[in-house]
Amino acid sequence: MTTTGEVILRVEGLSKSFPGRGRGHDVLAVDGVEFELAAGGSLGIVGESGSGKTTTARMLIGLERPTTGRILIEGVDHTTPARTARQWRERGRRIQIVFQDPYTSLDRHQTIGSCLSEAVSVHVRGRAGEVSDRVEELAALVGLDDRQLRAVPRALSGGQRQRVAIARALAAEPRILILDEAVSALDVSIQAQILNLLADIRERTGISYLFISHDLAVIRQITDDTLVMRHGRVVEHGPTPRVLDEPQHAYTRLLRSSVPRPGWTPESALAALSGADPTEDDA
Ligand SMILES: Nc1ncnc2c1ncn2[C@@H]1O[C@H](COP(=O)(O)OP(=O)(O)OP(=O)(O)O)[C@@H](O)[C@H]1O
Repeated sequence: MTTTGEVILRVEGLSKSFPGRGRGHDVLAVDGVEFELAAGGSLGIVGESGSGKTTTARMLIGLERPTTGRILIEGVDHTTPARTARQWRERGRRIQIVFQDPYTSLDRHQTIGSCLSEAVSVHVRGRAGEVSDRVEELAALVGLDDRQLRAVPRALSGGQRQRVAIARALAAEPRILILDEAVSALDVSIQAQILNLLADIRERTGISYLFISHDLAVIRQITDDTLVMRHGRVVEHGPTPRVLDEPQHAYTRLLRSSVPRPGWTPESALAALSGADPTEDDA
């Protein structure tokens, strides 16, 4: 995928701390994160559970207010969550998110077609015909047929529901789509279909992806660049093949060696760490 060189998202010194429970210390979930996402690019964020990936995503989408730092989308400051419906819509036209399990966010009584019409209507203020044309376009883009548009969520498979979630996010024609463990719950073959679909959509629309995953094989397939987070900080950042094949940081080597591959043994994972201290915080 070629990019234009335009930076669509710039994150500067982003931090988020949550108050500790009772008399506990505050939790510094995200600590000084900085990165850029190129228009049409795809950036992966990897890291173990609790490393701050989702909190970063929630700040970008405006569900969480950063403690410090700045979020610039298309050069516009989006550090503070939207306050009005208009601001929310405007932000939605720039950035959308797809989570791991869309089932919980879909109305179980609403047909898929009506759910997509609703999402389109927020952004297309035109004739009813325009809305239904756009719903058809979106359904075609993600591979949903008429029967599925007439169905309610429980009648669909996990992969089909994830197509619905992607179509709903694309209704706003955002420049950036965040995918937070969006294929993690799917069978490998369905996962491959969704990844191909996402690659195809990026090719056709020039959308940019921020792809959060703990699965390095998925990251390799769908991203150009990868950043590795640990304890809220970025410990490594670079082109995906370099980060995955020649990791500079001991923690990235640890993540890599935790992925069972042909010939993998617990001993080989430990050997990968020999001479390296995964507790170091900077490469
Ligand atoms: N609302 C909150 N209040 C208090 N602590 C929080 C809150 N949200 C997240 N945290 C803490 O912030 C840290 C980072 O969590 P986050 O969910 O961002 O990590 P993650 O890398 O996305 O993990 P996972 O892969 O398990 O989703 C964790 O220690 C978590 O417990």
